[in-house]
Amino acid sequence: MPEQSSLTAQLKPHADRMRVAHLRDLLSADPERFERFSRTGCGLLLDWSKEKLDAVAWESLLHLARERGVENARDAMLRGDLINGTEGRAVLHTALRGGNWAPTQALQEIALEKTRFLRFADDIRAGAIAASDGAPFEHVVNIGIGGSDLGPVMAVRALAPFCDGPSMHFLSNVDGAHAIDVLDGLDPRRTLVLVASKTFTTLETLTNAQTARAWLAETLGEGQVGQHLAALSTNADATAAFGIQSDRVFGFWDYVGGRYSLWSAIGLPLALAIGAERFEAFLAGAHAMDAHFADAPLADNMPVILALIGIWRRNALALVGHAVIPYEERLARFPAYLQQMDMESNGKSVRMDGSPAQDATGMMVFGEPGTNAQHSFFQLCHQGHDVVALDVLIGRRVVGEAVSGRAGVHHTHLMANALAQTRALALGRTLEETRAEMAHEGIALDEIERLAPHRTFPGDRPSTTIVYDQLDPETLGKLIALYEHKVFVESVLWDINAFDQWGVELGKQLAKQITPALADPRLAAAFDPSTRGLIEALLQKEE
Ligand SMILES: O=P(O)(O)OC[C@H]1O[C@](O)(CO)[C@@H](O)[C@@H]1O
Repeated sequence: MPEQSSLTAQLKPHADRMRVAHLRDLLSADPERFERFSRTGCGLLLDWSKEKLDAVAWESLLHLARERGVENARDAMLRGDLINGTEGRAVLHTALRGGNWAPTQALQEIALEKTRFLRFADDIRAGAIAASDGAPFEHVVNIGIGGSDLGPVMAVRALAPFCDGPSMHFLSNVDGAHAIDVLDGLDPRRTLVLVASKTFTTLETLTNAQTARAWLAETLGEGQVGQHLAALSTNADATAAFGIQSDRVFGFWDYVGGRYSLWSAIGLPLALAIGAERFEAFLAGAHAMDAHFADAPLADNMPVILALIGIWRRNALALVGHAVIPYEERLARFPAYLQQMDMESNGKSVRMDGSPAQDATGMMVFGEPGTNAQHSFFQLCHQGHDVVALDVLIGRRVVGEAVSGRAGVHHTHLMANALAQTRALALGRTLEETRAEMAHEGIALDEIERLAPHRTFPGDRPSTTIVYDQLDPETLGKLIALYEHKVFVESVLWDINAFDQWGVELGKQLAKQITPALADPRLAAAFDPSTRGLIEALLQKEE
């Protein structure tokens, strides 16, 4: 069978047509554009009317999704087929939040383990499981990295108004400064340490876990340490070897990828912070999005729509930058969380069969909350050489906003700024408009001529806006699941495996080879001249 042409080739006629169309004109030519390019579902509004495409281009994207088997791939994932081909694994993070698509055995083991870790969370919160001196725990330190850190960090911050359990602390970096900064000032007698690692082999986590263990033992004595430790892992042998009692080990399975594991025992820090009931609401939110993803027709299916926008940006417009801007301070770590989810999943260049990918894949995901981002990298977004596509997230309300009786004041500014930025990015301001505005301000003609080019905005820069009601556990679950499925659908269209991460292995291997050379510099002779030179520079004694 002849090979299908690439997405890029199939989209080219539409890309060519759109290249000469300015977003300003697309918006002014079609009063129905918002209705045409927005959908509500699952309590969210998705508006892509400021993406640089037209109805014909959109139809062709939907056609690609149908033609390339997005629905079959989705069903295969949900029912637990071994879609992670390079690791021979199923992908069942959706089963962690309910649903009856998955194999019964998986659903049963998930339910049992969830009961265990949620009971543990509530017992700690209630003081029924106490510290070695019998008093309640006041602090929890979660030690993990990547998928065993970013999700809990992000979610605990996002749901701050719902956090009424022990205070949460997160230790991830192997940099000893992180351990010092997190542990210093905490009382080991009041602190529970969670060691979170799917594999329980990760250098950073094991190094920090040993340090935290020693820190506990110094004050509590070796015999009491066990009561201050728990582990979240799929590797029961390694947690036992580390000395963690089996009733304090909360497991999950190889069908849960690290960056998709927040819904499993890896979510224990969140459950400790907000309690089992709210954690269930978080799972229910994600499940609602799963059900929408499973059932909604492609044209109304929000994760599919978001993925098609991603394909359009990457393969039709050849964009590389993808900024995620939550206008919600509590989502400050959401961009970093998505960064791993998206870039570790779709940062691949070979197809499922090992042949080179036909299309450019993956985008550089970054972001900060608005309005702060406006005062840092938005200059480049508005006037820089390269176009960055934006996802803007904003709630209708902020949970608990009432600072000194000024409820609503902050939020009105927040909403106005979010809308102003995407409007400015799309419409821009022409040279003529700039000149006219400067003249109106009474600026002298020669100054206008000198400064107008600097004050002109090209516009034509795409964005998608996601509106939710308020950032509660259910909404957070929906937002995360929305992006998880978006990333998956993109991977289906690119024919890459979103669920492995071989690209992180080489650096880990080389670090193991370099470590001995930092103790014995003679071993550096084996390395390239650059690495050798840097080893010598790092080992230099202070002048
Ligand atoms: O949970 P673990 O096994 O310690 O792994 C941590 C992280 O390391 C990675 O394997 C990449 O380095 C991620 O995929 C994972 O989330």
